[in-house]
Amino acid sequence: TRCRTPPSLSFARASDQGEAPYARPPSARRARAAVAGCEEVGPASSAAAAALLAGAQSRHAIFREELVRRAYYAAEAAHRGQMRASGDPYLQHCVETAALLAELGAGPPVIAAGLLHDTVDDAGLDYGSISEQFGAGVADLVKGVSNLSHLSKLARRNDTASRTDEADRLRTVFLAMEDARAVLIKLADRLHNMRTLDSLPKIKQQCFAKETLEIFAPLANQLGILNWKEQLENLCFKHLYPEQYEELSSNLHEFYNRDMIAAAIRRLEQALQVRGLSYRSISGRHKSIYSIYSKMTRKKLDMDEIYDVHGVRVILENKADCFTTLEVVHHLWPRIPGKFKDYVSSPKSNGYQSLHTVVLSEETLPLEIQIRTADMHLQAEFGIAAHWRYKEGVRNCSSSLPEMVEWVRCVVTWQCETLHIDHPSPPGLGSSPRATCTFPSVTLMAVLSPIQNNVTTLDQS
Ligand SMILES: Nc1nc2c(ncn2[C@@H]2O[C@H](COP(=O)(O)OP(=O)(O)OP(=O)(O)O)[C@@H](O)[C@H]2O)c(=O)[nH]1
Ligand SMILES: Nc1ncnc2c1ncn2[C@@H]1O[C@H](COP(=O)(O)OP(=O)(O)OP(=O)(O)O)[C@@H](O)[C@H]1O
Repeated sequence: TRCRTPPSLSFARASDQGEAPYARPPSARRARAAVAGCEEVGPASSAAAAALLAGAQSRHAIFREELVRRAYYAAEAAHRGQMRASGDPYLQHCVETAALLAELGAGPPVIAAGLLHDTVDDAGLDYGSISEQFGAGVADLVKGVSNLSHLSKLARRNDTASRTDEADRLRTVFLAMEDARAVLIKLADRLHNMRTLDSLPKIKQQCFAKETLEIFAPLANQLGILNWKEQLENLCFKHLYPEQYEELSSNLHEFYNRDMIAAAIRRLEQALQVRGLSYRSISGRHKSIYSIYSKMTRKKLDMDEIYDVHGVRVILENKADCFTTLEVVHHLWPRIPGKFKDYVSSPKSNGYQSLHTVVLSEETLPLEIQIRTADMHLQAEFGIAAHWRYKEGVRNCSSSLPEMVEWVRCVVTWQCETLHIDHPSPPGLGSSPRATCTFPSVTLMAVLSPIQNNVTTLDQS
C-alpha cells in the first residue's frame, strides 16, 4: 500500500543547513570517493571512525549489518572534516539519527538512509551514486528527506501565509509523501537536532523550537510516535519558555511519582481477575511536562488543579464490562468528587466515548482512570474524535471515515514494513496473521489488534 504522492516533490537538491551547521563543506572529489570506496578510511580518522561505529554496534546490533556498515563508512567519508556547532564531528549526528530509528525497530534500508540523510544536501553526493551503491530504495529515502528539508526551508522563508496555515499545509504535504519512512527519518533528524540545540545561538534555538512545535511535534503525534512527540514538545518548551520550564519542573517533584502507575495497574489487574472480568489491555502514562503546561495555560489552572498527571486506561470487550470495571475502581480507591464523566451514556459531540473517573491513589495523589471498549478506543485514536485532532483542536474536520481508515492502513503498513512484521489484514480481506508489534508507539500497540476487528465495520459506515 502506497500513500498518495503530491505533485511537486521533485527538487534536485535541497538544504536545511540551518538545522545542522557544519564548518567546512567537503570537496566534490571527496564526495565521489565516499561512495566509490566506502570502507577506505584515511589513517588519521580511521580509529575514531571505527570507535564510533563500535559504539553504535554495542547499542544496536543492526549497525553490524553489511548495508548499514557500508552506509556508515560512506557517510564518514562524505562528512569527514565537518563539525557540528557543538564541536562534535558531523558524523555523530548521522549516527544518533540512525540510532533513534534503530530504537523504533527500523530495518537496514531505513538505518542506512538515516546515516546518509545529509549527504546529498550537505556533502555533495547525488541520487545516482547513492542508488548505485546502496540501491534505489535507500536513495529514494535520502531524496525524500532532502525534499522535506527543502520544503520546510521554503516555508520558513514564506512570510505571506499565516504561520498556522503554513504549518497545517506543510504537515499535509509531509504526510502525503510517497514513502512515510522519509518523514520518520526527518523526525529522527529533528529530534537529535533539538536534543543538541544548546550549541546554537539563542535566536536560532528559538526559531527551530518554534518550527518544531508547529510542524514536527504534531507530525510525530499524527504518526502515533507519542514518545518522540513528547520529547520534541518538552525540548521546545525548555527553549521557548525557559523560566516557566524551570519553575514547573521543580514544582512537579511534589506531584510526580514514578512507580505509581505500575502499582495501580497491578492492583487493578488483580481486582479485575478476582471479579472474573477479562480485559483487552491496561496501560498508563505520566503526563508530560509540556502537556501539563499546555493544560494549565489553556484552562487557566494551577498545578494542583491538574488531575490527570497520572493516568490509567482500561480497554474491555463490551459496555457492560466498562460499568463493572468502574465499580471495581471505585471499590479500590476513594473517588474525587465531581470528577466522574460518563461519555458512554452521553457521548461527546465528536462521538468520543469513555468513562472517566479520578480517584485518590495510595500515594495520596490523584489518578485518572479511563474505561472504554476496543471500539470506543479505535474511534478515540483514529476516528473523528482522534486524540491528535482533539489535542491540536483541528479546525477542518471534514475528513470522512473511509479516508481515515485508508490513512490508518497506510500508517500501519509502513510501520509494519519498518518492523518486518506481517501486515494485519482486516477480516474478509485475506488472511489475517496476528502481528506481534514491538513498536514503542502506544497508539499503534493498542490499535493494531482492534484494527483487525473493526476496519470492515468502519468501511461500511
Ligand atoms: N481522543 C479523545 N480523547 C478525549 C476527548 N475528550 C476527552 N478525552 C480524553 O479524556 C481526558 C479527560 O477529558 P474530560 O473528562 O473531558 O476532562 P477535561 O475537561 O479535559 O478536564 P479534566 O477533568 O481536568 O481532565 C482528556 O485528558 C483526554 O485524554 C476526545 O474528544 N478525543
Ligand atoms: N488516563 C489515561 N491513561 C492512559 N493513557 C492516557 C490517559 N489519558 C491520556 N492518555 C494518553 O496519553 C497520551 C498523552 O496525552 P496527554 O496527557 O498529552 O493529553 P490528554 O491527557 O489526553 O489530554 P488533556 O491534556 O487535554 O487533558 C495520549 O496518547 C493519550 O491518549
